[in-house]
Amino acid sequence: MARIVAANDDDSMELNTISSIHDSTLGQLLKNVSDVRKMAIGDETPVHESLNQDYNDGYMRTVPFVLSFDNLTYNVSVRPKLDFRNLFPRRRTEDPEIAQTARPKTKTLLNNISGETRDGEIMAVLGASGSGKSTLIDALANRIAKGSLKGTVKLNGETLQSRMLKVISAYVMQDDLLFPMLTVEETLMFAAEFRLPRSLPKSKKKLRVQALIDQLGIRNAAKTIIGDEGHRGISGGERRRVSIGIDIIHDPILLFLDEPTSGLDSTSAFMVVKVLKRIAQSGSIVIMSIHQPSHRVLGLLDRLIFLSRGHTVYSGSPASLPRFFTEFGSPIPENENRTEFALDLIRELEGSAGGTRGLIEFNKKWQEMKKQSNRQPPLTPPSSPYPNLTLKEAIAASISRGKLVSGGESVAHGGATTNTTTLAVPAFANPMWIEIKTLSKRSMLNSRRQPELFGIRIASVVITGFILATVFWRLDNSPKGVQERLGFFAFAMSTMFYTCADALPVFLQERYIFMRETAYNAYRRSSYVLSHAIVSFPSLIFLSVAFAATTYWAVGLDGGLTGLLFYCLIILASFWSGSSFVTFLSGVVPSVMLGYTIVVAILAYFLLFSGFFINRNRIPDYWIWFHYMSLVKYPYEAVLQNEFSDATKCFVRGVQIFDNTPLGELPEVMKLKLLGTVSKSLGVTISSTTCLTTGSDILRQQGVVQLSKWNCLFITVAFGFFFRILFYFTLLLGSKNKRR
Ligand SMILES: Nc1ncnc2c1ncn2[C@@H]1O[C@H](COP(=O)(O)OP(=O)(O)OP(=O)(O)O)[C@@H](O)[C@H]1O
Repeated sequence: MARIVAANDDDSMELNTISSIHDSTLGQLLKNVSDVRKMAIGDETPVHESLNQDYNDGYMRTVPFVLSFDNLTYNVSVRPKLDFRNLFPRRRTEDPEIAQTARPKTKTLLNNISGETRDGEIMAVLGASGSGKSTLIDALANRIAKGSLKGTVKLNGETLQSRMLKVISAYVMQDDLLFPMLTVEETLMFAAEFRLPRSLPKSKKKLRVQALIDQLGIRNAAKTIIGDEGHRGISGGERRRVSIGIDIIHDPILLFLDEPTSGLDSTSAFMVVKVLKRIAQSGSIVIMSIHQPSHRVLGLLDRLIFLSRGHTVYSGSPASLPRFFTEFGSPIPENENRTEFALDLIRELEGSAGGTRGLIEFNKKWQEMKKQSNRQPPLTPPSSPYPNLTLKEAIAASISRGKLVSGGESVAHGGATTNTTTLAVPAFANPMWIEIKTLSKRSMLNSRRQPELFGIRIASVVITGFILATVFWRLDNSPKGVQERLGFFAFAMSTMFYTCADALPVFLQERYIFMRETAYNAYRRSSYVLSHAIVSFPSLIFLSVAFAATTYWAVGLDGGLTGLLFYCLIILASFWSGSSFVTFLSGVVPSVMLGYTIVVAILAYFLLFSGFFINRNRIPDYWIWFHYMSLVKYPYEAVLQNEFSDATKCFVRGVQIFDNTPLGELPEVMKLKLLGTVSKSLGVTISSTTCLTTGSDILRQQGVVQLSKWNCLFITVAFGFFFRILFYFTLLLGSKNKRR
């Protein structure tokens, strides 16, 4: 029976017994937790020394991790304000004031920040708004592009490779990005399916989720949906804990959190930090930013870094704060919240003439003094049960003891002996097909819970079909009927594309969930693209059949059953390419409104150049490329061929009066006049005429001669695939998730 050591005696979040998974890596993880010593709050012992003590006491049974960072400096160049005077180069060089404004300025967001922390601890970054808290967390979590950040971040003295960091760490964003229609339990279960390896049986994944629900203290909300503005769901504090749960399901070694308590009441904030404390105690390093911790929250923190405009103004334990400020000359009054006092003082200094320079300098001296008084022992002490472990080996040993569940599979193959293990932590916990399956399942479940969305979509297609059916009711084969048929096809085919615009918000709403999940390798981007296509396809079939059924017979289209089948296929292909095109756009545009504007404009151009309004040979040469790019062109030509491919069918009848002038080429009014005149002058009634315009003549007149209908269908389908591939590349390039 395993029980996680509670941070406090009054801990109400009793942890479930998980004896059934005791034999697994997970069971070991939780077993190890009970062995981890709770560090005394306010212990000023440096990281290296506390490690020594752990080993010497024989107390530390988990593999130790030390994260250290040195001289982190991050500059950004701030673009100068737009000043029309800068446009004149001569003035710019002559006038020093203008020259000053024209030059790009460099802003230092982090200035030589150093520190270290170890597993079992929570390190909190504090400071006023804009002091650089999030930036420091980003720097530590490798969310700043390589060339831009100076300084080093090391784990156990070794620089972390980006690929490795992705596997062993998690980053919890400030916003709770969750699927609103899934319950807490389902949300965590999907996270388990993404992050835990296939080799772990489903029953054990379920146990992990249940243990996590208890660990997070959200048992009462387990069956409740997450909710959003339109649907009542769990509370803000519970959401926060679910967000954290998603990212710790695989039990990362490093956990970064950007203001996990922001927007929460003090009780919820305390609960969240208590959860984090437990995670740390299970052998993780927790680093988070926080605005103003309450007294109780402060009691759970081990190390603090106070920032002021990118500089460190205090680095140490909460317990040392009073001594630090007393020695600085601003003692903290009794009964005053230590961090509140410190933050107020920093703010006051920031507003004063000298700024925080004095405090920054004092902190440097203080750090020096601390270093001198605690001579640093080597990182891995000789008495360590894991002597000379490389970082990879330390991680492997940690995994074999239950941490980092997603890596367990490979390490199990490699053997758990820490000296010989060669770590091959896979970048992703699961093969691609599992990811696609899980993503599709989640997406379908979410859609099933919102049937109104599909209902609205099918209703809009059926209503459009119905309106078209009544307007173009039973068209005949007269020349007028031919004209109307052309109009119907052009309108119907472009409508297909317009109704696809509703695919736009799908990805835009999910984008940040996708970015959060892929940033730390929950699944591959390609899996997301494939599952997106797979999930959307069945609904496209429904829509195609509904539209074809409402219009085919009502309009009186030709071709019998095979004609109907092809009509259905080309509508489906149009929906496919249209939704792919819109999906691609959703990966490029930043907002739904802008997306709709672009979709409407581009589809209008597609229609303009489709060949309906203007024949291909009348389109200017410099626009002809747009004709071939037009998504409407191919389905339009395909349905025309489907309709007018019968060369024996006659659409215009008449008599040929003159040898060289077929009546069919004359305007309709002229034809009727001529026929009337001829029949009058002959004194006979013309009862039988020859066929002057067949279906193939119409196709020729419309310029539909280059491609067969099957080729048009093929190109339409291919366009769909092309845009899905483009969508993949936009995801690849657009979701790097790193600051420059
Ligand atoms: N790309 C950038 N260009 C210029 N300034 C930037 C850029 N990114 C961030 N900053 C500035 O850097 C400072 C630190 O930002 P950061 O988000 O780290 O602050 P913070 O302490 O987390 O603030 P908050 O508590 O409000 O979230 C802010 O003044 C911000 O405006």
